[in-house]
Amino acid sequence: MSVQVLKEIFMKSVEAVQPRNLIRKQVKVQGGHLWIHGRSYPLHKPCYLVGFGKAVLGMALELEELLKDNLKMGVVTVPKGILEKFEPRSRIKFVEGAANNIPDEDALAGAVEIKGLVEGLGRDDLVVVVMSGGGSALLPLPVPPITLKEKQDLIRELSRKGADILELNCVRKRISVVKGGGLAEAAYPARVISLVLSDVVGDPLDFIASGPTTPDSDNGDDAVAIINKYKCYDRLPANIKTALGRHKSENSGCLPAITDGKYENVDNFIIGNNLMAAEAALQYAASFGFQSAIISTRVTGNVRAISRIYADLARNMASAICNSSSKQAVKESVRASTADLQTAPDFVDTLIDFDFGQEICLIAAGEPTVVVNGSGRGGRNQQLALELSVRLNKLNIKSADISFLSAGTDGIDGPTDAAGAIGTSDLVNNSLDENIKAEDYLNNNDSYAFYSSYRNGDCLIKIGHTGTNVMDIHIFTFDYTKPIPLESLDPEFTRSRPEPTRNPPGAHTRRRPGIHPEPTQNLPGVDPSPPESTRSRPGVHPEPTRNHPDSIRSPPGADPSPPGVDPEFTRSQPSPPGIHTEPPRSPLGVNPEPTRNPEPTRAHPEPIRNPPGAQYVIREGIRSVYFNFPKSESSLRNPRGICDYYKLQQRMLKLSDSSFQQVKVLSYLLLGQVQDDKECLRNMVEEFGIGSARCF
Ligand SMILES: Nc1ncnc2c1ncn2[C@@H]1O[C@H](COP(=O)(O)OP(=O)(O)OP(=O)(O)O)[C@@H](O)[C@H]1O
Ligand SMILES: O=C(O)[C@H](O)CO
Repeated sequence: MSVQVLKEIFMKSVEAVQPRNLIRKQVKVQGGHLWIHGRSYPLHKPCYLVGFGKAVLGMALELEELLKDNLKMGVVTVPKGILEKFEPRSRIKFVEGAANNIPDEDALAGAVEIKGLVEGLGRDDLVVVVMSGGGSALLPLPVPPITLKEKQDLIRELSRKGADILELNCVRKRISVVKGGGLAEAAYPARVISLVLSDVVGDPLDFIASGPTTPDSDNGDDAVAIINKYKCYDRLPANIKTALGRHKSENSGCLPAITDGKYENVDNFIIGNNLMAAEAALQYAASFGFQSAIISTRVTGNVRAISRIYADLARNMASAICNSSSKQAVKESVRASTADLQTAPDFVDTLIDFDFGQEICLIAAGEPTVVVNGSGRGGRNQQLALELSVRLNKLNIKSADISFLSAGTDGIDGPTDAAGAIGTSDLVNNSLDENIKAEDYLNNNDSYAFYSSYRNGDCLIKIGHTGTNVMDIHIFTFDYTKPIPLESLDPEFTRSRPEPTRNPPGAHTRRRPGIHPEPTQNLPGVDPSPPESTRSRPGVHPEPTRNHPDSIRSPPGADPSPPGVDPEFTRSQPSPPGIHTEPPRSPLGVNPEPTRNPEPTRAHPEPIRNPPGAQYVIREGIRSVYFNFPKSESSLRNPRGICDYYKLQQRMLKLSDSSFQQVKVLSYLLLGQVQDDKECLRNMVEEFGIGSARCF
């Protein structure tokens, strides 16, 4: 699977939760009122805006545009480095802080300003609060006399020991002035409207950014239990122990008492979450022709456990394709092994209905954790991609191309400059060719260093801050349709093919694609002699995928061609356009029967005809790829059409990036002045030094 396609699917999910779009769709200013989800708030005097989080810059700017002069002033804390990229011109004061998601003095200064702004407002004032993931680090205000460093150390230690976000924020709320409802209390009696982009599984308002505008229900016991669980209590500074021991409702001089009345003036709205991102990825994958489904949007737990579950899923799917009679058993195993993922209701049934001989794309979303014992650099996404690759390698499912992208929608994975990484079933072996031992890096939590070297960093996803944050997205592509060698266009070979069959020797591809002739060690029950298949060509989506209201979707009327491809072109070509990855039917229109003996009979003089319409064949290793160009020049004049056409080719042909370059160059040449200059074509191919191309 091309790295590019996975990255594109991921980018679609990020795009779907861009804060500006979310605000534009859900918030309106009309008739002197601010409207949100059908509720209206009078704007009889200019309002205030405060915010904190990785995704609030876009939210704040969009609100400023909507509110115009109805906005008096604002203070918003954003991650360090983000302003350089977006360069906002605004009357809102943006404070950058919390590099690498660690609270710092700058974020602290921002938090003090935010608290100062909302304190002292009156009953007829309106404060709009925008918050998102990363808000906890960007709104640090430790309960005095706890120092920022003391708080930081505790949270960092809990995080390194594997505490999840609910646990971390439970503790944060107890030692912060503004978290756990503190901000709403400070703003009382002003009207507070909170617009929240959720980065916590299940969208619990009191945990997102540590819930500054929702009451904290913990009386302190939970926080202490969590600190004990990770064996951090004994070494805690006295300041923290004292704050933890104090009930929040006790007047500490800075922690406001919780009285329900103070929350009557507060309305919280979730304006975006990871389901929106996962659905966008799903739709885009379906538009590429993948059978697609959402596994879960509630993935939590340790990366090690998650990678085991995902590897089991791959193993079960491989068993299903190799032994179709065991679907029921496979269904039960998938159900049992994915139970901890809190799968979407129809996931297992839908998956089992898929044609495993066609490409499948599965999407998951959530936020696993990593126990960091090593001294390396990485993040949970890179760790997961690497760990799963190691597991897939051990499974040794040779007939499958499995790729897996794991990335944070905020664009930043742990203390690195990457959003995540891509793992594959052949990564371990490929990396050994580069003298890189994946397992060593994995064990040292050094996934970033691994991915930076492997393939010159091609499998790292580096996109910088995205301006949004709805946790992590996982995208699997399973392709059990791995092409098997085609020799039919070898000139020697074509000359000597026996006439009676008229079939290219590659006709054995009509056996069920992707099946390894021998059962792999770790796949019990795999039938070594795979069944015959009448399936359609790999990668072409034959039937619509089933629709499920919240989890399983293929877009209505989804076209297997990607958006932007000239419809005229796609209609006028066999599907996929202009591409043959398997031998075509014989020129006489006879559907070739499987050829058991691929050895050509050299004595026979009759050549096999070339695939109808094929102009070129590209050799990639032992594989031949038939290839031609769209007839309609108009489709190629449209830059978007060209771009999508190439992407489709790369995916359909399963070309390596370098061969894909070759295809591109050939196409440009064809379109340019040298259409008939075959020597030039050959030179180009030689220059690329990969396989060979042949003009028919
Ligand atoms: N070397 C490492 N290898 C793997 N994971 C690591 C490493 N160092 C830190 N991590 C993990 O990175 C995670 C922190 O990542 P990050 O800073 O992106 O936080 P986040 O949870 O996404 O932030 P927020 O929830 O506030 O948006 C923790 O789960 C931590 O265990
Ligand atoms: O900031 C935080 O607390 C986390 O990102 C969860 O919202």
